[in-house]
Amino acid sequence: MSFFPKIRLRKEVEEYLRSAYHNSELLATLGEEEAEQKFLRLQNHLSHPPAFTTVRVNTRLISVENAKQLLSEEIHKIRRGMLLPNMEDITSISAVICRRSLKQHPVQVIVGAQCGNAVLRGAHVYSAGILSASKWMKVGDEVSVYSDVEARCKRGATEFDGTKVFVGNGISELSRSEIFCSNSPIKGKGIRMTEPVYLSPSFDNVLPGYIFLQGEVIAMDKIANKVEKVKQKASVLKLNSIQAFCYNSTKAVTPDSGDSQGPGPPFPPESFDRVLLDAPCSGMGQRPNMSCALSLKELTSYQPLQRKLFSTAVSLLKPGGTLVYSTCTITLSENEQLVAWALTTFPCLQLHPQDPRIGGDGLMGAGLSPDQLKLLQRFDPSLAELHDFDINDGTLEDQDRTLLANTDTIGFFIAKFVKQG
Ligand SMILES: C[S@@+](CC[C@H](N)C(=O)[O-])C[C@H]1O[C@@H](n2cnc3c(N)ncnc32)[C@H](O)[C@@H]1O
Repeated sequence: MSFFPKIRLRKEVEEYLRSAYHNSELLATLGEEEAEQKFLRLQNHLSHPPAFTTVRVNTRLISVENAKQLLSEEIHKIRRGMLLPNMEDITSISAVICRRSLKQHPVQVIVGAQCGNAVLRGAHVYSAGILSASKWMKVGDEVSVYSDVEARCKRGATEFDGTKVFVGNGISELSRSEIFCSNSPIKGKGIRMTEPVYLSPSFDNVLPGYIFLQGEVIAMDKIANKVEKVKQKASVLKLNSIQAFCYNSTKAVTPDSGDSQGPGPPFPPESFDRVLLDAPCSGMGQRPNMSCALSLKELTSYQPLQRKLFSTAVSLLKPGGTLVYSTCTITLSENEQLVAWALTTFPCLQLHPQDPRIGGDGLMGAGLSPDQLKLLQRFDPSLAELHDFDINDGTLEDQDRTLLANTDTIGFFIAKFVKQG
């Protein structure tokens, strides 16, 4: 069931994605109608948030069971929530699903689409995200918040008649004039969300040190800010073994196999046992995403960079080492086609099975064999039903909750290679 309009894409991007979902291999297996249905479902699912939020537990400091207990107490403080059974070091927290019957207030706030998406994942509204507020809005007002999915609303407008999607109710912490008529840019929370349409708990500052949202080791990133964050996080988590460097990873291999200059990059070839390439990508699997402004040129710009980074990763890997390539996108070109290219370009690489295997097979269309497709994990958000019931109302058995958590995810992709000795 679809509550929000399907993701809004530029025509050229929609056609590009559609053609990937109508590739000859898929059409031969599914037929025209089913292929189109699959593509439509995907567009619908992308504009909705996934059912669960998964966090990694720092098992050096706390067991998953204990973290779950503490988390459950924290969530109880915030709002009613439910936890899923554990895996080795992660646990998942469900979003309480779509409360479409919420009463809407006369005082309206319009926020940018990014901000609206964040609200659906548990965020409050920060003043920078507010585009428009009713004329009479004052501190303490109950307000209804809408997402400007078509990016049409003018900053400071008092009314907005364009397409807007209701994302929930909250209390204003700033008046309209404080937001739009201050001399200096105003920062901080603008609306405290009390009734978001999707109840996704936010984990900002919840159990710091014990749990964290995805990403365990990052060796290099070219953005200094990200590297700083990794260092801070590693220090909070007391993980002394993580070293983060601000570096262009396409240049991370020393030109000859001599010693490297110091502890940081560039590194000699074949000096890593394992490499995780969590590649920069078009991010088309992120959910919820009601409107995507990427042009086709931007969407297709990632493949060359991904190939460069992949080539570097292969050079850095020791024979017998493991290379994991991942993206958070749903395009064929950044996923299965990258894998097909890698297997042809680097005969030393073999695809390997992944454990745990939760996602579905790779998408047909890149010339990979059915056996190869089975070694990939594609998390395809359109595989789950969109649900209009409260996940915590007791009707779902544990196994159904687990199935939902494993399928109603953001769209992402994982391939695991081993370099032959
Ligand atoms: C999908 S994100 C990785 C996210 C990371 N795993 C985390 O949890 O924060 C891809 C990252 O690649 C970085 N990046 C893009 N081009 C790069 C390059 N040439 N060298 C190093 N990092 C690069 C981007 O700055 C971005 O942070």
